[in-house]
Amino acid sequence: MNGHQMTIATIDVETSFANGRAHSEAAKGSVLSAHDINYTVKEAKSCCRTKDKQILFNVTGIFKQGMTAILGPTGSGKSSFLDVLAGRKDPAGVSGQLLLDGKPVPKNFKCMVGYVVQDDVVMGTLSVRENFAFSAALRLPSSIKASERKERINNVIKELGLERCADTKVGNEFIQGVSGGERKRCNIGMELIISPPVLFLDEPTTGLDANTANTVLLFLKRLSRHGRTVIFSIHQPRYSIYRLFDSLMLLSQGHTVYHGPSHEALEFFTSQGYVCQEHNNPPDFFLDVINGDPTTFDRNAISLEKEIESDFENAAQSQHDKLVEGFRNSVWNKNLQEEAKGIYSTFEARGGLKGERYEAVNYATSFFNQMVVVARRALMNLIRNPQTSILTVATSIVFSVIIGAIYWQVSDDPIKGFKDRSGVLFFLIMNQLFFNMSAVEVFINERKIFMHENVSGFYRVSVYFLVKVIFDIIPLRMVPVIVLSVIVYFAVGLNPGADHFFLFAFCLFCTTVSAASLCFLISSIVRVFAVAQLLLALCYVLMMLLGGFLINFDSIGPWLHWAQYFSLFKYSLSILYTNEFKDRKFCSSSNSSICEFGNSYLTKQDMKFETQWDFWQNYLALILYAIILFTLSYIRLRTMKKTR
Ligand SMILES: Nc1ncnc2c1ncn2[C@@H]1O[C@H](COP(=O)(O)OP(=O)(O)OP(=O)(O)O)[C@@H](O)[C@H]1O
Repeated sequence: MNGHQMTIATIDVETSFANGRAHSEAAKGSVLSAHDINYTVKEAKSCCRTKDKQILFNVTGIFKQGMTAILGPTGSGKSSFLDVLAGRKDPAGVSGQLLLDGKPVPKNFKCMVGYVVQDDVVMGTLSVRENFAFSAALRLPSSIKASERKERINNVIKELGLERCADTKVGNEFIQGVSGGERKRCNIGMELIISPPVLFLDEPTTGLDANTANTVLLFLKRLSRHGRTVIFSIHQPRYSIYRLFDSLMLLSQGHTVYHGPSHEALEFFTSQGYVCQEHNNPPDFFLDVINGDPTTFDRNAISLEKEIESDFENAAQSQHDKLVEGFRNSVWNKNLQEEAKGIYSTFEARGGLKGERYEAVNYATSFFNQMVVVARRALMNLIRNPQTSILTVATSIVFSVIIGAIYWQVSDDPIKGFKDRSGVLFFLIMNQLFFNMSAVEVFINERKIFMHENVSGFYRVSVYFLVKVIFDIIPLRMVPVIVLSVIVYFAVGLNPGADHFFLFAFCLFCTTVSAASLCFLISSIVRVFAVAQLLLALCYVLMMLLGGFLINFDSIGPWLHWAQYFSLFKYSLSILYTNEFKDRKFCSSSNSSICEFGNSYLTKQDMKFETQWDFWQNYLALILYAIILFTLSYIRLRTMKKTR
C-alpha cells in the first residue's frame, strides 16, 4: 500500500445517495479511514522552476461516527489534511488510500460529502429555507419527489434549530439578516440536505464570538449523536468546546503527534513527560508543547529545559521530533495501526477495486434543471437586491440629463454641428465603457460561492456562466442603455428617424455588452478588485488612444496599426458617426447657402461608409468581440483550479 496513487472507484454509498435514503438513517455511522497519506505540492522557486514541498507525511487516521477535531499549530497541515480527506486536493500530489466503510472513495467523493468552508457561501438575499431548497433542488437526484425534498428541508431546519428564522433572509451588506451563529448553521444545513456520510468543516468557529462558537459546536455534537461522522479543523478551542470532541488528531509539521480518543490525549502527553497544569486548557497545552514552550515540561526534565533556554528553535524542533517519535512508539499508535491494518486487509481481500477507475458520476440533476434553478436564484437576487440596479438606472438618468442639457438641440451648422455631434458621440461611447467598470466585480465577488458550489456538484460551469450572462450581465446593462438612448437622442437632436434611433440604441447596447465581456474576462483572471479596475482602465485608455479618433494613423508607427482592431471605439464610433452624418446636408444657420455634406466629414475622419457592409461589419465586430471574450472567460472558469 506504500506510495501508491490514490485509487478511485464507485461504492455503495453512492447508490444509497442516489436513491434518496431517508434523511435520518442516511449514511449512519460511516467510517472514513486514511492510510499512509502523503501530500506534496509544487512550490515555485523562480519564474520557471518548481520544487516539491511535502506537506503531509504518512498520516494515518480513522474517523468514526462522532466529532473528530484536527488540531495543530498554524501551518501544521490541518486544512491540507481535511481537504485530502474530503477529496478536494489535486490527486496528483496525494498518495495513500482513502476508504469509506472499507471501500475506496469514489471519484466524485467531494460532491457526496458535506464540506462547510470557512467563508460564508450562502446567498444573502434568500431566506434560510430558500437556500436549503436551492441546495436540495440541485444536489438531490430528480427521482426524489417534491414532498420528500420539502420534508428533508424541514428536517434539516429542525435538526439545526433554525425554525425561528427559517423564513428570514440570511442577509448581506444591504439586508439585515440572521445572526452569525444562525448563518453558520445555515452554511452547515446546505451540506446536510444531501445526508452526507461525512461532514467536513474547515475551522467552523472562525469569526464567531465565544458563545456563538459554543452553540454551533453543540449543534455539531447533536448531529454526530444522530449518526454522523463530523470531522473539522479548529484553532485553539476553549475547554467548553474541547470537551465535546470524541476523537482528536494533533498534527505538527505534517506529522501526527496524537490520534485517538480526546479524553486520553492528556495521558499521552504525560507519558511523554509533559504535564498539564491544573487550570490549563488542554488544547492550549497541546499547542504549547508542540510549539516548544519550555513551561510545559515535566519539572524533572531539567536538562531539556536548559537546552530550550539556550536555543529555543532547536529545542522546538527536537520537541517536535520527540513527540512524533513518542507517538509512533505509543500504545495509541499501535492500536491505530492495528485497526487501520484490519480495515485495509479487508479492502485488499475484497480485491478488484484497487487501482480501477470507474466512470465519473454525473451531476445529480440535468443541465436544464440546473439552468432553471440557478436562473431563478439569479433573478430573485436581482429583484431582492435592487440597490445596484436602481443606482445604475438613476446614474444613467442623471448622466443623460446632464448630457442633454449641455448638448441641447445641437446646431445644424457644418462647423459647430460637426464638432458638437462628434463630441457627444465620442463622449457617449467613453461613458458606456467606463460606466461598465462595475461589472468587473461580478466574478470577484462571487468567486468563492461559485467555486464551492461547482466543486460540491451543485451545477456545471456552463450553467453558472450562461445564467450570469443571460440573467445578470445583459439585463443589468439593457435598462440603462434604453434610458440613456431615449433621453440623449432627443435632447441633443440627433439624426431624426426611428431607424436611426434604433441603430444608435443597438450600437450602445452592443458596446456595453462587449465592454462587460472584457470586464468578465478580467474578473475571472484577477482576484483583487483594485488590480482588475486598474487593468480595465488601462485597456480603455489604450483603446481610446489607438481607436484612430484622437490621433491620425500616419502619426503612429505602422507597427502599431494592428492595435486599432482591438479598440471598441473604432467599431462603435464608426457606427454612430455613419448613422449621424452619412448622406445628411448641414447648412449654416446664418447663411443657408453655406452647406456641407456629412459624407465629407466622414471622409476627413478616414472612415469607410460607402457600402452597407462598411456599416454592418462594425456591429459584427462588436458582437464577435463579446462572443470571443465571453468564450475566453468561460474557458478560464472551466480550467481554473477550484480546489485549494
Ligand atoms: N500550494 C501550496 N504551496 C506551497 N505551500 C503550501 C501550499 N499549500 C500549503 N502549503 C504549506 O503547507 C503548510 C500547511 O498548510 P495548511 O494550510 O494545511 O496549514 P494549517 O495547519 O491549516 O494552517 P492554518 O491554521 O494557518 O490555516 C503551510 O506551511 C503552508 O504554507
